[in-house]
Amino acid sequence: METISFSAVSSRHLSPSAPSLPLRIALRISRGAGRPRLPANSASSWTGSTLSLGSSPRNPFTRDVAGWVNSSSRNVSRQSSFIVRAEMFGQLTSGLESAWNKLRGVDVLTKENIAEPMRDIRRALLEADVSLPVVRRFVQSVGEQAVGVGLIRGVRPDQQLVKIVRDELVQLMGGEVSDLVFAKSGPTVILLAGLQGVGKTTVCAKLAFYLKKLGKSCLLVAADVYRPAAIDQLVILSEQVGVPVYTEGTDIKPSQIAKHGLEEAKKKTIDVVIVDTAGRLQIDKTMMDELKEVKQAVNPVEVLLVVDAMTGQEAAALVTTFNIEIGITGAILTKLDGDSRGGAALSVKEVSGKPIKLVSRGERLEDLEPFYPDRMAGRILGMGDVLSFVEKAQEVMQQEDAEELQKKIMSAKFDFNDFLKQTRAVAQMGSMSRVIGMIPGMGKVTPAQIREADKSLKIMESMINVMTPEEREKPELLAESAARRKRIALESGKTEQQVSQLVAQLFQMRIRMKNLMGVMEGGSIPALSNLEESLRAEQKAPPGTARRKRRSESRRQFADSASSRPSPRGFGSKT
Ligand SMILES: Nc1nc2c(ncn2[C@@H]2O[C@H](COP(=O)(O)OP(=O)(O)OP(=O)(O)O)[C@@H](O)[C@H]2O)c(=O)[nH]1
Repeated sequence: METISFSAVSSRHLSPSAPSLPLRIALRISRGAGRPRLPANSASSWTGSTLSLGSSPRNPFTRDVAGWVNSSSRNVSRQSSFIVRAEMFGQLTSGLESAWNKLRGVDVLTKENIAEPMRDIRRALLEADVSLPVVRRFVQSVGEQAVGVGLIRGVRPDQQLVKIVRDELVQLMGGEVSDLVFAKSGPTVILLAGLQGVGKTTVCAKLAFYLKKLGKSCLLVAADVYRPAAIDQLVILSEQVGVPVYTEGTDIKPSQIAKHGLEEAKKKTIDVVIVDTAGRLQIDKTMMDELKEVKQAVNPVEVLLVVDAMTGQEAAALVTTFNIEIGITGAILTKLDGDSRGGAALSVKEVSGKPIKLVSRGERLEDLEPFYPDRMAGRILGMGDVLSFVEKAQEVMQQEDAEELQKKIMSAKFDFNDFLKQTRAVAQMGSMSRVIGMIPGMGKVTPAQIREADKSLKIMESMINVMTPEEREKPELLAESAARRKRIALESGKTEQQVSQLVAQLFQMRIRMKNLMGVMEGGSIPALSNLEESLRAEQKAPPGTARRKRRSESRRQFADSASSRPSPRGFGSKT
């Protein structure tokens, strides 16, 4: 009988040092698994297609990520307290967090047990300066959904409430991103309006910078004739962006300047004309009339009201008034980097019916970006993209699967079907690169490493696909038979060595997973650090050493898992 040597195993493809990503997810969402308390200085590394997360005491960001990945996901509040806190709308974030905290340990959402969390949500929104009618509608809708839907499999009640709140926040902010509209032919005119000091003039330049990156040529038009400094400011900013500016001084009507500017743009076949208009301390009839005139003169595709996020629900009221008076297409929210509490972002669409199209988060030219309601909701909840990662994980790895997998690992019965399930779970979540991209702090993983991991998964899948059901369930059959391995190599178009690697890999994974599960159940720090140390030592050890060690581990594994059957032959033996 043929034997497989463990030295053939390449740890480059699938590191035995830690369970693969879906398994970690499975461990997290499995009710039985306790949260391992990682030592604060445990290592963080990327090895082949698996992630080994740890943290550095100097880097709170990676520490938070490690905390999240290793958390047992008992409740969302505990996860979120591990995760890097969103700076923006911090008060709102922690206000909402107290709502999830109150649901710790409940089995199902009821009218009674959500009453207090709903009060917390209401309070958090009001404190964030969201308008009262909006808060009322929001709380009512969340409350109805929370008790109206059954519990989703694999999702805890507190997580479910987070999801409902998040979806509702996204809807509140308009749902989809609202793109800028461009004219089908001729220059697109964008008219900017707004009160004094909200950031209109700087938005003109930022918008030109943004559009330039999209490949559009721009012309700025200085139609603020009341503040001569505004014209100078626009000229300086246009030079910084590298776009032309049209000025005619202050002795001519803004509507005329705008009209002449548009003619100039047509002559020069410029794509977008951005018109800066005068602001006032408050809304007055002269301003509105003037804006109407400019609008009539240049027939803009977009009329955008620039509003200061720090004015809270007042911003929403302004958008409403400007829309009624002159008809606008959307808003640009500025100073989101400031001490804004979130009221403006959350109220504008609901109150005025007009979307926020762009947001500005700083004074630099590059600080203007489209407004993404879903990302904003994620930030408000303080979970960033982690929330969508958890959702995807839950979609693909149901609670039963996780528990089933755990049982199999503990009884060392993890087979090729489980292996394949994990591989497919990764594929279902999108490519490895997308999954990793969702985890904050994983930026240091290089695209080459990601490509390598994706490739390895595909290779493994093709070999498992040609195995018989029996072979998948009993990897021992392959370990013991060179003929079977040869057939699989032939049918999958891979080499015999690759098949041998895969088989050996599976046995290694059994050992590693069992060890790790033991650590997670016991939550023992020394055990985990020992394990990590031994894994690191093994990776550094010369090939012969590792081979001998793995061989003896494998023998032990076989003895553990198959006490009722004859002692295994072939796998590491010399029969
Ligand atoms: N921190 C921060 N500052 C901003 C932002 N947008 C604009 N500002 C600052 O706000 C101040 C006013 O900006 P302007 O562009 O002059 O405002 P304006 O609306 O054109 O003002 P008027 O011409 O007087 O109507 C400037 O100091 C800008 O740098 C932002 O998103 N974040």
